Order: sequence, then C-alpha cells, then structure tokens
Amino acid sequence: MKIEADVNTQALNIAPKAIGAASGDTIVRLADVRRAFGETPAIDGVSLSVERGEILGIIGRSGAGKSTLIRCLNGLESTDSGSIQVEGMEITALDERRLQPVRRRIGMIFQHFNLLSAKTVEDNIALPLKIAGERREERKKRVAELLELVGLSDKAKHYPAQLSGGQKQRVGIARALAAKPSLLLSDEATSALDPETTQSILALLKDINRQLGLTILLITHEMEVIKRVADRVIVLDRGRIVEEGPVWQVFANPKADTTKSLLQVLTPELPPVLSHRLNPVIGDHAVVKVQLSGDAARRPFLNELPGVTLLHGSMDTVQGEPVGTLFLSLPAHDKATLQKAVDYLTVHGTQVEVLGYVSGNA
Ligand SMILES: Nc1ncnc2c1ncn2[C@@H]1O[C@H](COP(=O)(O)OP(=O)(O)OP(=O)(O)O)[C@@H](O)[C@H]1O
Repeated sequence: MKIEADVNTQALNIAPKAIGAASGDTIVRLADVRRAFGETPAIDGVSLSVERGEILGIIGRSGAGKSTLIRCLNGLESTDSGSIQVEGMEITALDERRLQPVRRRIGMIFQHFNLLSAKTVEDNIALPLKIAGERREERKKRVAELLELVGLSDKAKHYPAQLSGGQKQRVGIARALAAKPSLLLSDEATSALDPETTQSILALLKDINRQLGLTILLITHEMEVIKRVADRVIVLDRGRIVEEGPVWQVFANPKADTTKSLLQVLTPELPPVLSHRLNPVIGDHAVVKVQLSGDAARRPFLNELPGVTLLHGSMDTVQGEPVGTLFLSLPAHDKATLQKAVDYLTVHGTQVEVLGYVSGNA
C-alpha cells in the first residue's frame, strides 16, 4: 500500500527545540561505549553518531549487541565506560528522574508493538501525551493528526486485538511520534510482519523521514530492511563496529566477513547446475563473476566482449544507484583474448573473478 504524502508537517511539529546544546546537527553521539555482562563484552568500544534527518541502520546477527546498544542509548542499561550524548546532553551519569525528559525525546517502536490491549487505538496513541500532562483538547487534536499520518483515522475506536499486525505497528508509530521526539528508535519493528506488510511499514517510515525530517535509528538483522530505507549502515559484530558507510556503497563493496554473510541472502549465486561443472583446468569457456555498481553499471560493456554469454545474475537499485552481480561465460580457448576481456572489465570499474572453466557450452 502506498502511503499518501499529504502530511501537515507544521501541525505535527516533529523535532522541536532540543533539550541540550547539540553539537551541529548530531542527534546522538556515542564515544567508545563499553558494556560487559561478566566476561561477555556486549558493547565493546562503539563510537557512532546519528545525524539529524538521516535514517541510520544498525545491523547484526543475534547476540551482536543491538539490544544492549539501544538500552544504553535510552538509559535503560548502564554503561561501563564511554560517553553517550543525546542532543548534546551527556546521559551516562543521569539518574532516573533526569533521564525522563531525555527519554521523551526518543520515540520507540518494537517488534511486538507493545500496545495496551485494554485501551483503544486513540487512547494508546494519547498515552504519552496524557503522561506529559497535555490538555484533553490538545490530545484529541494531535491524536487525530497522527491517525491521519499513519492512515488509521477509521480505526480510532478499535482495540488492538481488532487490528492486523501492520495496523498495530502503525498505532505503535503514531504513539512513538505523539510526544514530538527528535529521534525514532525502531527495534526490529518489522521482524514480526509478513513481507508485504513490512514493505508498507518501511514505506511509512521513509515518508515520515522525508516529510517531517525525523531522524530514525533502525535496528534490524535483515539486510532487506536496510536496503529499503536506510541512508547509512553500521554493521555490528560481537559488540564492535566492523563496517559502516552509505548503504549502496556497503552493498556494492562489502569488506567485513559479517557484512558479506549478511548480504548473502540478497546476492545471486551461480546455480548448482553450473557450479558443479566448474573445472580449475582451462577449458572452452571461463565462468566469470562480475560485480558492478554506480558508474561502472551505467556504461554499456557487454558489447565489447566478443562471444560473451550472460549466464545468471541480477541488478538492483540501492539508494538510486545500480548495484549488481552478473555471471558471464567468456571464450577461453585463446588465453590472451580471455585476459584482454578480464582486463577490460577491470579497467571499467567492475570486480572480476574467474570462477573456473567449462568444456562445451556453458
Ligand atoms: N542482561 C544480560 N545478562 C547477561 N548477558 C547479557 C545480558 N544482555 C545481553 N547479554 C549478552 O550480551 C550479548 C549481546 O546481546 P544483545 O541482546 O544486545 O544482542 P542482540 O544483537 O540484540 O541480539 P538479538 O538480535 O538476538 O536480540 C550477548 O552475548 C548476550 O548474551
């Protein structure tokens, strides 16, 4: 479902004045944060920043330290050392009372929605406003705006049990935005949803980011989620950052083993029917894996390779940039011609790997 882009950004007034003296446009800054549980370092020297208006994705396998990082960020977990600043305010030394206003600046959405089952949709959304002491009329007005934003105006009087998973998450998003946060933390918010619903929730998050300029920190274990919405990605492994960068660049050229392995589900592989036939000894054809992205993927190149056959592969668009992996067959009886083709591909900015050779037709 496409989310309509007709949000009244003035009325919603997301991200008003900050609580501290934020440095530049950095909403969150972590410097060398450490947190261990016994001998286990859950967070092992993490430094990162979240810039205003961006969608930063943090990805890692189970146990990488994602939940601990989120809990440290909103003060639910203490740190052993390091600094955490939210809108310029150091939060690691704050007591519970002084953490409250900081937490109000951070809206959260969860995998299992965390809605109150005995309250209606509108009462769930109004709850943070009630806690903040907003007047009834103000609450009503804002809840109506938020319901419209998430496309649930007709469900105001429904109870969570009467909603689908995607609708529940929309309520979760509306509630998270109620107190006008400067940062939305999304903790595996689509992990319990089917692929289609996941897409609609991610589209909603992207729309909210674009239209309201809301900063989003998105925790996930799925590269697909990162691909769809994030501007920048940080890969976490055993409490450490092993890779970070603009999403399309990390997709085009992953360096860390963890990133490569997380990307595997999205990367085409040579079908077994072909890989079983590969021989290390030179044969009639070389089977070549070509990874290309950005400008290299925009130029015509197949026509420059005599006798080339496209065997398998796919091209995708990540953040508007072409990124893909192709498997080609190149004539190999003449070693010099093959080398010339490989050199040509390399010079044209693709990553080329000769996987092996086949006899007869590939
Ligand atoms: N309260 C705790 N007591 C002991 N160990 C903990 C505690 N919380 C986390 N850990 C350990 O810290 C490490 C990081 O855990 P964390 O839950 O932050 O990872 P995660 O990336 O969120 O994993 P998942 O995706 O499975 O939720 C793990 O080794 C975990 O066992």
